[in-house]
Amino acid sequence: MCGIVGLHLRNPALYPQLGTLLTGMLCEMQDRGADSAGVAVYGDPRWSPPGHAAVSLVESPLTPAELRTALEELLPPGTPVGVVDASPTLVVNVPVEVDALRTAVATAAPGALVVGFGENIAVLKGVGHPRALADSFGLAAAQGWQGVGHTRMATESAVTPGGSHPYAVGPGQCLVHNGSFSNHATIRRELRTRGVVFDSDNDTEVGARFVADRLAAGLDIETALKELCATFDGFYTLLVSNRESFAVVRDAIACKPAVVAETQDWVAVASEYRALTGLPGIESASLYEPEPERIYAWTR
Ligand SMILES: NC(=O)CC[C@H](N)C(=O)O
Repeated sequence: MCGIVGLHLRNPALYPQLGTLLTGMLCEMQDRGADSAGVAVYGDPRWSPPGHAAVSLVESPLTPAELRTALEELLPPGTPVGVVDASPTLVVNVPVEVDALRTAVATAAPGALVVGFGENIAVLKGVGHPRALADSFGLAAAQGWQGVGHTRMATESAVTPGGSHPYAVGPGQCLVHNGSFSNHATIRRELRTRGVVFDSDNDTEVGARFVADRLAAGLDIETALKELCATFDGFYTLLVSNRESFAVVRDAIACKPAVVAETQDWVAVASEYRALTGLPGIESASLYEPEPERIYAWTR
């Protein structure tokens, strides 16, 4: 199984409720994947304040206080360093360029796994029950304009922090997946020959690295996902986002469930309708199942 949820808010009056709404959606999908869970939240002022780079990491060898001190020593004197404990993830935010912060984090905390980076994005993930993780992240208090979540029942790689979703391998990007790619080993080898580096054995990471590679080459999200459909075999419903866009696609057979709901105030995607029932105005939403291999994308 695995559960996917996503909420793209059109009405700024709802931004303060993003975390509450996303928590309800994620926890409703907990029986589809009780191994691990994760979210990407766009626009939360605690985790990723405006004008700051944010880097999310798991398996940090340093405590939050130690990490802050190590980063203060590496960055120019006086640079304000924020380290938020959203256990088991730490989110570092600093008003510098994203690449400068990634380099500093890699130096300060070698061995930590970076699970997301960019502006206005925090990626929180880990092993455990989705409800317990949502509580531990402090997800219900999150604000912002967009959130994506995943509950995992592992199929293709071990249950580890690095095997959990979302995969956020390009700046501000996030990808979650229900299904399994059958040719991921072949595509992984091809990407490796072009210098792409992987953090896990997971099939979904290959999809995320493929999309990040295509976006870095200048493709838009719709074209990148069309190329993914032409390249990957297997079963998938994918939800892919960045700061500006939010997109869903299913494979040609479309055996993995997905439902989209739209109102003037929001667009939501979930593996099952029951994850959407707590959304305000759901009773008058336009509801549909995404067609096979058709890309549905929404932009801010
Ligand atoms: N059950 C699923 O949909 C699993 C998704 C993906 N293949 C993984 O193992 O992470």
